[in-house]
Amino acid sequence: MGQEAVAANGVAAGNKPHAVVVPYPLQGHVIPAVHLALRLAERGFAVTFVNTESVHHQTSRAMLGAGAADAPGGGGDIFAGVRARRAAASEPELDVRYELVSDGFPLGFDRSLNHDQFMEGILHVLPAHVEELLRRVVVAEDPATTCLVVDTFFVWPATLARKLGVPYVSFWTEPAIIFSLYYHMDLLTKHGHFNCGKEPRKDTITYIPGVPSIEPTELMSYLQETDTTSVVHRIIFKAFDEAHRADYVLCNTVEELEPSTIAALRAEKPFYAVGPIFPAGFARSAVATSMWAESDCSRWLDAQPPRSVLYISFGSYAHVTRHELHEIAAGVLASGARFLWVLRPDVVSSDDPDPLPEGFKASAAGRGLVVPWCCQVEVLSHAAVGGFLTHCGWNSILESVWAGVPMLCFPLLTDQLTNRRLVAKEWRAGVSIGDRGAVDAGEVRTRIEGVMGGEEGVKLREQVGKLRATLEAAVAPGGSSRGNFDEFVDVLKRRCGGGGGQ
Ligand SMILES: O=c1ccn([C@@H]2O[C@H](COP(=O)(O)OP(=O)(O)O[C@H]3O[C@H](CO)[C@@H](O)[C@H](O)[C@H]3O)[C@@H](O)[C@H]2O)c(=O)[nH]1
Repeated sequence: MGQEAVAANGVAAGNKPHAVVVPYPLQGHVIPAVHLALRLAERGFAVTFVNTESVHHQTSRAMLGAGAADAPGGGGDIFAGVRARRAAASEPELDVRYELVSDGFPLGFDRSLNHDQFMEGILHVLPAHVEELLRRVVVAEDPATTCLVVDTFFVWPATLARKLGVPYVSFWTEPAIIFSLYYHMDLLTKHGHFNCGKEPRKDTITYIPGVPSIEPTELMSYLQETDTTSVVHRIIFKAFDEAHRADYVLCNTVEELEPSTIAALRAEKPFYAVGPIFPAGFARSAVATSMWAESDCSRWLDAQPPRSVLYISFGSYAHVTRHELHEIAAGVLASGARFLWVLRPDVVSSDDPDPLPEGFKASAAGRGLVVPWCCQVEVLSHAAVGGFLTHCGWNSILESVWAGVPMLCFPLLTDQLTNRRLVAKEWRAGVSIGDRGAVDAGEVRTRIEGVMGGEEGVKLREQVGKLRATLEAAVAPGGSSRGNFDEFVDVLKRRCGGGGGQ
């Protein structure tokens, strides 16, 4: 490279390796991508983090209040907080640049209410905006020192990386088993379990490399559907076509949690289990990542006895029906447990902002708190929390294990169904409260009582404790995730290291 590039933050890039990190524009993907980006920067990479204007706007609004974010240039750079924190601690500045692209829709467009239209934009419009940006960013740097670190769900990264002449690192934010099942969709089709033009087989699946056996009902929701023409199916088919051509795969899982699946994937391509990827210190992040304003629950939690509170959240993306919500609400009330319930404003639909049963809040007064969003890692770490009723999003599972909190599983869609199998069947770190549609207040009550007060809770907590020790060991010096990340960084630096990396 002839001239030394200078980042917007004034840091000279030199010929450091340069990672362009592109997260999928959903909360559960942006959070681990931000923390992966910081880890890469800490290891001497110049990082360009590419956010959509929409996610940026929403996180800035949540952090600063609507007024500030709506102002021209409002909200600035989500990494500004990290810079300030590091400067205050006299730590060296990280070279993280921040770029925004349009996802094709106006900022005010309700992406939750118009899900399929939003997904069509991700499939057809966002790629063009990202390509335009990357041509500028990669050319301004040096293709020889650059790599793309892109969420696996994108539909173009291998193709684009080839065009730009840079490596494609596929970043997978779900467990390895999910990657493997999508990666081997051809086998599922060949054996008649998925997308085979007739009623799929219902017997146990035993032929996926590294997955000794799995029931069809434990597959991801999209692999259980018979209409495979939806926009999400089209995204998955294309994304995994691209994933087959990834140069490296980074996965937010831990080798000891899924050893046989990971070993089998390693036989296919360089696959690095580097999780769990969390905010530093498992504490509120200095980077604005929450897409809704966080309510401070600490005072309320401080006033509750140890392990007495059931934390309830269904993540950022999936919706529940009113009926499901009412059955769960009745079960929670009947259990008598204290609870902290995150009820996202669109959890049923943006059109239905107050979906709890009439009188619920009054009946729960004194022992329950309902908030629209919170800092989940802080809540899970609080001594008052004794159980987590979760939709089984992968980040939530990792966070719950790290905090030592047993789970009550209510998966809604996508990987969550398979994730429940890991939690409840393989690890025995949680229990199911029933399936979608069939969830019943009586069963919910019994399950809550078992986990929060009974013998079952003691056993589950013991299991979660063992898993937590496994995770801690994986990220400690000599641990598998730490070693895998070191190896990945070495490999990537050899490939596009330039001369300035550490
Ligand atoms: O009040 C809340 C609720 C959630 N979170 C955070 O938001 C993230 C939620 O992620 P996750 O639990 O994985 O759920 P989703 O938001 O539903 O994530 C999507 O992305 C995940 C990773 O790809 C998938 O496993 C899920 O199925 C998919 O729905 C976690 O880091 C939580 O700590 C908060 O900070 N505050």
